[in-house]
Amino acid sequence: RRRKGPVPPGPKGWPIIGNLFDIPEKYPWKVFQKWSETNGSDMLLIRLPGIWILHLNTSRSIQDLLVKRSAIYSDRPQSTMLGLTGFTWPFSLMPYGSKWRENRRIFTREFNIEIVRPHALQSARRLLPRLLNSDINYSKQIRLASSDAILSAAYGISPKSEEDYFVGLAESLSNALTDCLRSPYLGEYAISSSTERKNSCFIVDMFPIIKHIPAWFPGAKFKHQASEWRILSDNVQTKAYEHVKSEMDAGTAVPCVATKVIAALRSNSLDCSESSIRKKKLIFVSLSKLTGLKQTVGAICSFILTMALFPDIQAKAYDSIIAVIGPHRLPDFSDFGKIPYIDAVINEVFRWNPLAPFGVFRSVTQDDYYDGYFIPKGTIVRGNAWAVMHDAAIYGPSTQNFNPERFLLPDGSRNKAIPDADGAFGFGRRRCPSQAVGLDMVWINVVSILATYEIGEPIGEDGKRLDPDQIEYTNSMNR
Ligand code: HEM
Repeated sequence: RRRKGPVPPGPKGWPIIGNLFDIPEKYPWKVFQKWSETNGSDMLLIRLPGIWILHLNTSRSIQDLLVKRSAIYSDRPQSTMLGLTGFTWPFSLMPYGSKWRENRRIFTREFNIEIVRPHALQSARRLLPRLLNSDINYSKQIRLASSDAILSAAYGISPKSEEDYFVGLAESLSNALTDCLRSPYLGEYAISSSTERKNSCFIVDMFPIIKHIPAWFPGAKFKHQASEWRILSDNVQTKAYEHVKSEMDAGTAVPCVATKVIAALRSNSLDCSESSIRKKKLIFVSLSKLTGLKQTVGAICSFILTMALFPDIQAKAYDSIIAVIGPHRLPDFSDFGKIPYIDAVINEVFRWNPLAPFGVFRSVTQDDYYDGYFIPKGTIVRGNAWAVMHDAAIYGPSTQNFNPERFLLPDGSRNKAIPDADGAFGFGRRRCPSQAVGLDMVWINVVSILATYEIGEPIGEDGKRLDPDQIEYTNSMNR
């Protein structure tokens, strides 16, 4: 790599291995923000063999690069292993360009809050009685509720249990992608200290040339894994589509995004470019990626954890709901936007511990300069959303504390001077296209659970009450 000027500051590192041993195992987003502050720069460069990862640790640098220069900061780095598995169809992983643009446009148009709200409401209602059973695994039930909302909105499929075929398919896909993308070569090294494959990656991502070796060759384990995932990839692309088509032929299909798109394809009312078989498939596979599932589940679980940790806030949140809906009915979307305390709690959940503190990996498509530093083409770039949302100049004092009141005025209405915790949804052209859908799903579950249950104290394995400082959040966009 030819340097055309000084590069952004970062730990000195070692010859060849660079900063391989400088990456902190826990909370790298906090550590990198501190190092940036110490260096007096908005940016921090981590160098690994063959790849540089640039961290943007302030709102200013994120706005200037990921937002204002998004024409060159919206690419996703590509992985050789991903190519071998066939997981190249989710537009969330596509390189920046016309194919990504068209997929994202169709996805945003078809998968909107009007479509999703009725399904989100029904899935939240179905969750409530399931939570009565004290033997159940709560986070699995929340996962089922979120799959229920997305699968029924997209395909009219309402899974009854975790054993449902389509829930299993979504779960297998999600786990396979997590494993496949868990590579420092994609900037994804900030993995839970408890996961097995932390900081590891497929050998083929380090040496792409070996993708040509035959499957029987010693060390070609990655090839067997890739063929297994290729079958999964094919199933995800075809099974839901075939299911909806046969339900429509039998006249039993539940109205959903898929029935609308298939009907439009059958009547030829989609514009020509969209109706080619290839693009028809893309519409479905974009939906079937279920990109937001883990994020939504993570947000609801994080909300439950905070309510358990802070019972006074939970009591206030309950009172704020009852003041609007009264004691005789369950909340629904007609109450959305009318309970500022709940909006503040949800904002604070996203702000306090964002689920993807570094967002999703990006890469820069041409050489660039910023603040006098040279940023070479191909550098992986990560916006530190955690740092932005812990900046006291934006969110007020004591940002390390969980305090929904920071979003409110003394009279309980929304304080417009404090921005929403939007950083949790990314920045620039690749920011989450489903922020409104995700917020709806989180909101309806939060108000439904609060209106009907009291969340008890968090008890650790030793039987003692857990304190907020004993709670450890893991990270990764793909967990
Ligand atoms: C409430 C929870 C959610 C959170 C916190 C969240 C967060 C994010 C973040 C941080 C990104 C990466 C943005 C970037 O590169 O800067 C992203 C991308 C994306 N999200 Fe979400 N998300 C949520 C819910 C959803 C839902 C419910 C869906 C759809 C079912 C969804 C679909 C997507 C897609 C398709 C992308 C990729 C966009 C692209 O590459 O152009 N998200 N999300």
